Amino acid sequence: MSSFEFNWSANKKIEPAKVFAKRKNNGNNAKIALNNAGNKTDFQKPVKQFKHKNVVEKETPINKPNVQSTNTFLKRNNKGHKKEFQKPVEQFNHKNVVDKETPINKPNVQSTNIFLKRNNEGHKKEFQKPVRQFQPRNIQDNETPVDKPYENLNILIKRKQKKDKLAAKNLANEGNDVLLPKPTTNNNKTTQHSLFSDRSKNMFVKCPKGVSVVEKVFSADKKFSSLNIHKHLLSNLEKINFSTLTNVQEKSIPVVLTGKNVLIRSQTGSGKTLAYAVPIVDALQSITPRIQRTNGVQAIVVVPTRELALQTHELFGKINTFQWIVVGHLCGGENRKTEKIRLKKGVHILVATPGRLLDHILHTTAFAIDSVRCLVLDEADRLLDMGFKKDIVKIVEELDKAKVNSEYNPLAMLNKKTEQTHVEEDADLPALKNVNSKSRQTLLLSATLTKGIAELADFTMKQHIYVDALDESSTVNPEHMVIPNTVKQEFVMTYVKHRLFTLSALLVAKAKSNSKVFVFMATAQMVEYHHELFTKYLLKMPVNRGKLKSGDVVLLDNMDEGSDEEEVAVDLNIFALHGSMDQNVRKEVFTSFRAAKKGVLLCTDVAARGLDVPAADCIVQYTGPSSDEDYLHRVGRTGRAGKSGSSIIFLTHEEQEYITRLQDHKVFLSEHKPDDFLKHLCDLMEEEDQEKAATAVQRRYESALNKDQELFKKACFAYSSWSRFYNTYPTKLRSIFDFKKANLGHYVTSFALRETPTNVGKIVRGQVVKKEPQRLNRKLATHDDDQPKRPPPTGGFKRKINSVCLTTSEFGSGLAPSKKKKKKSA
Ligand SMILES: Nc1ncnc2c1ncn2[C@@H]1O[C@H](COP(=O)(O)OP(=O)(O)OP(=O)(O)O)[C@@H](O)[C@H]1O
Repeated sequence: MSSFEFNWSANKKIEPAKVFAKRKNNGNNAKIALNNAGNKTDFQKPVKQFKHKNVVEKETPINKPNVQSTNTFLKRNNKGHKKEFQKPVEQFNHKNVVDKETPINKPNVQSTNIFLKRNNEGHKKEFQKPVRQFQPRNIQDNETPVDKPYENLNILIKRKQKKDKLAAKNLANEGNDVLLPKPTTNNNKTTQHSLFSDRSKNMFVKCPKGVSVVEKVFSADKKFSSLNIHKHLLSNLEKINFSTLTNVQEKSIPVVLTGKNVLIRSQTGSGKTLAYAVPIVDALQSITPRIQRTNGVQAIVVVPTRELALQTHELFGKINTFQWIVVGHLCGGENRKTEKIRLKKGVHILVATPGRLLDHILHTTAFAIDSVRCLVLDEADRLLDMGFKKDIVKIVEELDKAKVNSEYNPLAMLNKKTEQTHVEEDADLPALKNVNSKSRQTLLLSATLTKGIAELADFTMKQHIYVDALDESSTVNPEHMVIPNTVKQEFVMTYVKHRLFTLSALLVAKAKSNSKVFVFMATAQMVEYHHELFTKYLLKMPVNRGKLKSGDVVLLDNMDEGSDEEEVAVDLNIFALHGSMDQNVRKEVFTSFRAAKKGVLLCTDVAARGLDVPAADCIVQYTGPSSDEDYLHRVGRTGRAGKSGSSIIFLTHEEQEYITRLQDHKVFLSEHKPDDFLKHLCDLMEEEDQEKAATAVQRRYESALNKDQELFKKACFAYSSWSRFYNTYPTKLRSIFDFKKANLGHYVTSFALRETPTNVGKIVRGQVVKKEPQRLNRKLATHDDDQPKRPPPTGGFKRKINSVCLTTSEFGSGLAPSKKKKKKSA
């Protein structure tokens, strides 16, 4: 047997004789038909498997040498004669192709991809087999990989429509009577749901499960009566419903009463304020003879925010039944002169924010601090933020200096001669109980235990006792965040474009359940803008909103100015609180929100620390926290003193890594589906379809901005401040809240703006936006044609970004930085 025969039969398994028989019998691949001259002749059927892009479907007679044949070739038969062979079809089957063919004249040489064939002139020539064209993986054996003409059909149709529209417009411009195509209802439909087109985004959020660290608020039924405190103080505490000690109070008050330095850590809302307030009041009332105003400041309590200063001052006022003990407060934004007068008169317990306190220490001569025998640093972790460590360090240094000076002040020694004898007698008394004591007791309180706290403790207290409210059995790990277990912690994963109406829906839901809600936002500008937007356009709605529909979209923006009768649609009080507000307004807002039975407080982190609004039952973090501690403190505004509450953080898909990060701190969140909130928009908009209702709300906001230039400006500034905030995220969280990953176009939509991010930037900088305001999300704008376009702002908005606003700190003295050298005032 020749090698050729062997190869053929072994590899192809189709004998040439059989192929001939097949063709003769009009088998699969041959047929008899009339040729061009009208004679019956044998035709070769074009084999589909050979058809790729450029194959022309032409039937070729086999015996016509000058006509191309794709499927036959010459080869020696068993007897050694050259004969035409039918190529086994399977060879071209991409799956089973064996790239092996033996050229006729080179029987012993294997060629993988070349075969002989007659060319157009009838000569045998070597041809290249187009094997690779059959490569596409999923092509079926009998499939022809030709162009798919319908694939881009939609694009072509759209292009055609566009061209037609343009042509029609041109004709119309030339004065011809042409009907311009109107946006169809179908068009409306697509646009209406386009806000939800992202839903196809594959999203899988894994809710971590685990055991969080639990700290009990009330451990045992230990009462205040078990403490060795004055009976009047005790009865007063009971009168205001403080009879059982909280865990941290039970552990720390006895230690504080001994006069030692203490570092206290316990979770938010566990009653740390009373843990130092009760011992201070009790110590001061125990001094005999009674302390006078002239004795000066005995205790200073430093707190991070103005609201917290007011709140703490209020608590001292409540528990202090001893009329001769005077409590006062100093905080940024207040009238300095009034404060000076207050200090001059004499105060025993002074609650203050660090900036203003330092200001008075350095500049108010009437304010003597040499008598201070107790320093409390409440919310110490927050005090360390934003470089305020410097102020604290300076305050401590000044206090130390004042003590040393007083020791060497002969006049003071003379004045206090009689009392000094008294000191020797009561040398064992704790510092706070002894007016002439030269030592000072320092107390540090915090909900977290950070490295900074440890450093501050080392600096302010030479020796101290550490009190932790956790059970002795639980190991204290600084990495673990302890959050009251009565707070249900959730996240809501939203598409960026959905953020605004999801928040709106949440507020509507909370209004229905009579909740008291904190909504945390990144910047003061955001708070201002959302406050106005919601107050004007969410709480109030057009009376006939349900009927105002075109196609499937509720048209709230197409109403005539005169006819837009509105009604209160959501029964809710919305408050705004941030650091750039006037102090009087700020005070009023805080007091009103505390007193309100239900309501929403839109706020910056100014409200994140220490604020105690007992009925607050829900915390919303609309923008992520700047640090993990901020997360803890924000959540800590609810679930206070063992009460239950809930917290929801808004996260985008790009930010979902934050869930895992919290997990590392032993904080486990569960998911809250946005749909649970969105359904509330249906009632509000009188629209059955949730997506349509949400779209209608978004459109209401957008059109409001279109009409209301002031609000539009606020929106631009709010977006701009957000983008700066997001772009300068603290390093620790930057990989999660990553500006580079943020879709700014979508974020602009989440501020109800239809500008591009670049244009918003220009508007904020006061530059003229030359282009017609561009629609960011064309899909959203169904009312493009029937709505007057907003004229480009002429001259731009001249207001410059007030960077002072953005950096205004709660710790500051509240005074504008002055270049003049400050003189010491009397
Ligand atoms: N012994 C007590 N019995 C009942 N309620 C208490 C008791 N002690 C404090 N509370 C209440 O608990 C709430 C939280 O107290 P406080 O503000 O002192 O907590 P905190 O630990 O300082 O919180 P944060 O760390 O957030 O500042 C307040 O409403 C307070 O009235």
